[in-house]
Amino acid sequence: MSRNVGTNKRLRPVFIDEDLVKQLLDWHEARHAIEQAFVAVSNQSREPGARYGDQPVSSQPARTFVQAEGGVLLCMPGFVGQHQLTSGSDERTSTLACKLITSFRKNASVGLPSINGEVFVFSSTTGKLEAIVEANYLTGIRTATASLVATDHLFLRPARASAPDGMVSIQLGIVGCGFQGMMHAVGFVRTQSMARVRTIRLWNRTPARAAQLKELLIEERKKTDSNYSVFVCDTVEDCCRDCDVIVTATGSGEPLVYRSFLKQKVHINAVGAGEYHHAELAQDVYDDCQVYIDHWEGARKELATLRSNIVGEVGEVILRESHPKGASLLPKPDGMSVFQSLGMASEDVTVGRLVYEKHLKAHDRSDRD
Ligand SMILES: NC(=O)C1=CN([C@@H]2O[C@H](COP(=O)(O)OP(=O)(O)OC[C@H]3O[C@@H](n4cnc5c(N)ncnc54)[C@H](OP(=O)(O)O)[C@@H]3O)[C@@H](O)[C@H]2O)C=CC1
Ligand SMILES: O=C([O-])C1=[NH+]CCC1
Repeated sequence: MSRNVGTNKRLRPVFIDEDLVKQLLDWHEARHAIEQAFVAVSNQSREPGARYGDQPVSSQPARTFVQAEGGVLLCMPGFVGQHQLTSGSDERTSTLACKLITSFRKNASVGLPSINGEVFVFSSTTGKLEAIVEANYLTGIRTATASLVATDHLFLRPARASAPDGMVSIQLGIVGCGFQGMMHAVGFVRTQSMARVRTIRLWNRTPARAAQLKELLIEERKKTDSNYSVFVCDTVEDCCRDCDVIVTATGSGEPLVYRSFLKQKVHINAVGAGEYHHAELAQDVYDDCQVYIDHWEGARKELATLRSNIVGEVGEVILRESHPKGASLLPKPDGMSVFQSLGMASEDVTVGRLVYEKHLKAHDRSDRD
């Protein structure tokens, strides 16, 4: 018997650090990866006979939480089968990965982000660990991109379809200007082919952070050749006023956004979480809106106490757009829609794989078995 039987003779996994992730990931490619994740999860949720053979599938249990003294560790394993790495490519790949991520809310006081983690990417044929990808920026871009994709499919596409020139412009409200609030604001201004951003209104509990984000968005305005205005608001009500699209990205355990602050037709991406994932929006918002989720498996556990009309998964909306059998799941034309973003492993799986493949390409080598 070979001396190597049962031993690991493979090269070490590649480590892709935060700086490299920033160089490798771009908003447009991330969007395709996130759409693949949404679609994979919803294709899998269908009855086996109703699944689309030309679309990816997934396996993704609800994540687990381990409570520590200062915060929480989340374990997020997932598999996405037969996903496309880039839009329009015939090439398919399958990815097995697991994100381990911690959320320690008081980290700012020691100069660290509150969310820290890694995505572990495994070979889906041998199960060997191929890459460890730092997942702070990755989590920022994938979460913001999930909101961009939800906003586009639920709100902007229908708006573009009914606009005489097919163009839409929006007033954007950002409630919470921490890392996620910043990534969402930057994401919207970097992807203005979906909708031109006319105005950005910012609110943060600590106003200095909103002022910092304003400065950054003014720099982005030059880089993206845009002409939006940016306002720092004293109250959440002022921030939400007249907004078409709102992002809530705070750790608040109390409602911040009430129905009376909002236009009749508005789309909200509710991203943050206090004790519950649906803490940021008041019950009168949930009484009057249609809620969309990223995945039922997680929602059954993490949104168990949410009292609202959950219409379905964003991935199912996307699947029905391209395979128009059955009723549309789109929001009512004059109603309010909420994307209740929990975050799911399949997003980290497809985005983690994208980063790893781009790293291999950039280094012109294959680290596979
Ligand atoms: N859905 C998803 O996929 C993901 C969700 N998240 C969630 O998004 C939220 C933001 O994360 P992130 O930006 O990384 O964290 P940061 O620590 O960078 O920012 C936290 C933000 O929340 C604000 N905040 C905290 N507590 C309150 C409160 N009681 N009332 C009002 N504002 C408050 C902070 O304000 P201040 O500056 O005053 O402290 C700050 O703006 C968290 O809840 C996190 O769990 C994160 C990753 C993925
Ligand atoms: O999906 C995710 O990565 C997270 N959701 C809440 C904290 C981190």
